[in-house]
Amino acid sequence: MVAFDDNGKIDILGLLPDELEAKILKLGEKKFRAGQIFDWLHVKRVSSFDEMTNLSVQLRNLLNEKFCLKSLFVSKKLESHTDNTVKYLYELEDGNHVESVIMEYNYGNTICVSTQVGCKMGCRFCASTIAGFKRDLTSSEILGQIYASERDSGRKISGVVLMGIGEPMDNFDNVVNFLEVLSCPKGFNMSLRHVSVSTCGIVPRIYELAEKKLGITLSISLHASNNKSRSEIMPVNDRYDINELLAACRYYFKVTGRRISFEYALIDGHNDSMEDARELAELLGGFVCHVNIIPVNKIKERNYHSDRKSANRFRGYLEKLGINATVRRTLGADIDAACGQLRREYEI
Ligand SMILES: C[S@@+](CC[C@H](N)C(=O)[O-])C[C@H]1O[C@@H](n2cnc3c(N)ncnc32)[C@H](O)[C@@H]1O
Ligand code: SF4
Repeated sequence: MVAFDDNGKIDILGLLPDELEAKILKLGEKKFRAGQIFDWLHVKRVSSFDEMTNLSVQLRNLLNEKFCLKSLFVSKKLESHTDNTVKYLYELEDGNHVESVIMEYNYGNTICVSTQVGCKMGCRFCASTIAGFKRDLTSSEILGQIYASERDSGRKISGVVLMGIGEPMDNFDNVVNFLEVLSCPKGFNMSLRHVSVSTCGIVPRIYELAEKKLGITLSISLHASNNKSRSEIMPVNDRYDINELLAACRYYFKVTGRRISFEYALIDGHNDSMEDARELAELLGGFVCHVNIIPVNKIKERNYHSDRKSANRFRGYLEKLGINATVRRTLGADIDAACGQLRREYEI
């Protein structure tokens, strides 16, 4: 995708190989130069055009003139002493901040990346939205979180979840472009089977995403079993209610054949009763899906609470009702800060 910075320079990291090739040919250069540049950017991961030593000085100057290569700077880094979780607060070139987290599983390292600076969606339990929304991230800034995290940590990333700050489906074009560049065989070459996109339920974009047939896993932040309970904690439910959302999910499964994952942040006294479990089982009956129960992460602005014991109890209810559910493993408990909280602490 061709995007520009404030000086009118093309954001080179967001270009697909054929787009880069078209730009390089337009500069009067040979086609193979585009391949060399793509390799410097996405395989060797240089942070400046001047490091592209197999290009002439003249071409490097031209690249500096026409393109920008955005960088992310580590503002803060928290490392868990109990597992290998690392949480980064990155500063973007305009001074805004976003968070990324590397988590270690037995099958490899997965990174959780942000897609926006802040969020418009207003979910009551989420720290990402409390100070509102600043701007979308470009695809290069989403990708940049992975490259910067691999560089700093020295760890190879083999999975990506779009579950950091922001609503991916509210930044659709940049997110799709990011996925296309990320999975490019000549670049990072990430299999999109190892990527999950999480959404609060922007229904029209779920239909659009289905048509892209990208092979990603779709995670739906459901968090409630009826419209009243969901609207109380997620304003997006007033725009797209549970029935519309589940219809879009059914369509997504029909078109892609990919099992959907439903996220359920458990809040004591709000959505944790046997009756909630019964309603949820009714809603999801017949769905090829999995439910992830997450004890709600405490944020200082709200009095929501839950723990593993409640989450296991709720999982038991669901299991009796025939619904496949797990309680999400808590990683990095000693560096725990609900998503978006680190950025908020830093900016206050
Ligand atoms: C931060 S969101 C980003 C992705 C997308 N906007 C969404 O809502 O799915 C990622 C996940 O974290 C969950 N989440 C946010 N705040 C939370 C909290 N305090 N405790 C537990 N989960 C939370 C969201 O509901 C969502 O399932
Ligand atoms: S849970 Fe997701 S959609 Fe809701 S406010 Fe947080 S980031 Fe935004």
